Amino acid sequence: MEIKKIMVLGAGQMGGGIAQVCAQAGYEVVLRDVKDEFVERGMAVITKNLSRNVEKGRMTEDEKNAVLGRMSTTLSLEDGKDVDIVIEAIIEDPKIKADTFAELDRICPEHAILASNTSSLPITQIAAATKRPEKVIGMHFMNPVPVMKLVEVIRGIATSDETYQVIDDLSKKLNKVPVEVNDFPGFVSNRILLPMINEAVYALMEGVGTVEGIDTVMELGMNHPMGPLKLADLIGLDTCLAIMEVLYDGFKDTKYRPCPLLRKYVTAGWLGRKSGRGFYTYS
Ligand SMILES: CC(=O)CC(=O)SCCNC(=O)CCNC(=O)[C@H](O)C(C)(C)COP(=O)(O)OP(=O)(O)OC[C@H]1O[C@@H](n2cnc3c(N)ncnc32)[C@H](O)[C@@H]1OP(=O)(O)O
Ligand SMILES: NC(=O)C1=CN([C@@H]2O[C@H](COP(=O)(O)OP(=O)(O)OC[C@H]3O[C@@H](n4cnc5c(N)ncnc54)[C@H](O)[C@@H]3O)[C@@H](O)[C@H]2O)C=CC1
Repeated sequence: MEIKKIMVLGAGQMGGGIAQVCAQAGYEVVLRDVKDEFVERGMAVITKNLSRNVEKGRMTEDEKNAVLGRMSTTLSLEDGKDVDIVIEAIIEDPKIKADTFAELDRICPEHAILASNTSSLPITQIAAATKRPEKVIGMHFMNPVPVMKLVEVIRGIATSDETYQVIDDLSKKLNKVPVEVNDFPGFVSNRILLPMINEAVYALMEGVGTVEGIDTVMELGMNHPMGPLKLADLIGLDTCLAIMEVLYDGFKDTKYRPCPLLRKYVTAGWLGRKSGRGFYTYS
């Protein structure tokens, strides 16, 4: 299948990064969010990232402009009518994702593949909202997208081999390394990462260490590039909580119970970097 045009849904931290790497790889990209200010914010971050590449000599000004020239923005899902692939990166809410996939199924051409960047929601369940479950797949990028090499490619129960191959090839064209995984709660990445982050929040809640102390232990003691609380702030505490809920519901095992302090921060609107405050404060 020849891919020309890709629609990316959600111009937040993941959608913006995904749109950027797709346009850098030469694809025509349409980026959709629900409000003008959100698409504008997404495009501003992309433009800043590309300008840094120019400053660092990794790209010319002309190349930057060509990348931006391949991108357009929209508020309308109907603009999915002529795309080959959709990569969905909207908020981690099963109902909103299911409704969006049902709409995409109605709008997009028959050959189009519908991929989700969900962190943890079952691909099989998202696919069931469509009449083309064989063309629905998980394409899970890591944050920050322009930097991180991994794409976890998740097969739902009905995902076809052909769909898998197209997404595996696309990931490589985006200069990423795809890894195939099956559709189980949290896949591989977040089944392992999020319990560690959740445990760090428990350690904080129980007074075992301070925010800085816990992060320093993991940075200097385990050579993690970022401590777990700093990483939680990068991911977004709402997303971290949503993933823990999926693990807890999916396995019905108390070892995955979300830490009450994590829930308290989310209830307070302290979502990490994106809201200006999480375990740390950001200006
Ligand atoms: C929740 C999920 O479903 C799955 C997930 O994504 S889990 C999260 C996975 N991600 C991680 O674990 C990230 C862990 N952290 C890291 O790897 C590193 O701290 C980091 C790459 C984020 C930053 O690296 P660093 O060396 O500490 O800082 P810094 O020197 O500022 O950045 C390194 C490079 O990354 C770039 N970078 C950092 N953040 C960036 C961003 N948000 N967007 C684009 N580029 C970014 C910087 O510009 C810099 O590029 P140059 O080499 O051109 O200068
Ligand atoms: N934050 C992270 O580290 C990672 C997140 N993910 C997943 O990526 C998805 C997005 O996460 P983030 O970018 O972090 O969230 P974010 O909160 O930064 O961005 C979400 C964006 O989606 C938009 N949106 C909401 N409903 C929409 C709709 N119906 N149509 C189009 N846009 C809509 C919001 O306005 C917002 O701009 C989630 O599914 C999340 O689980 C995956 C990998 C890593």
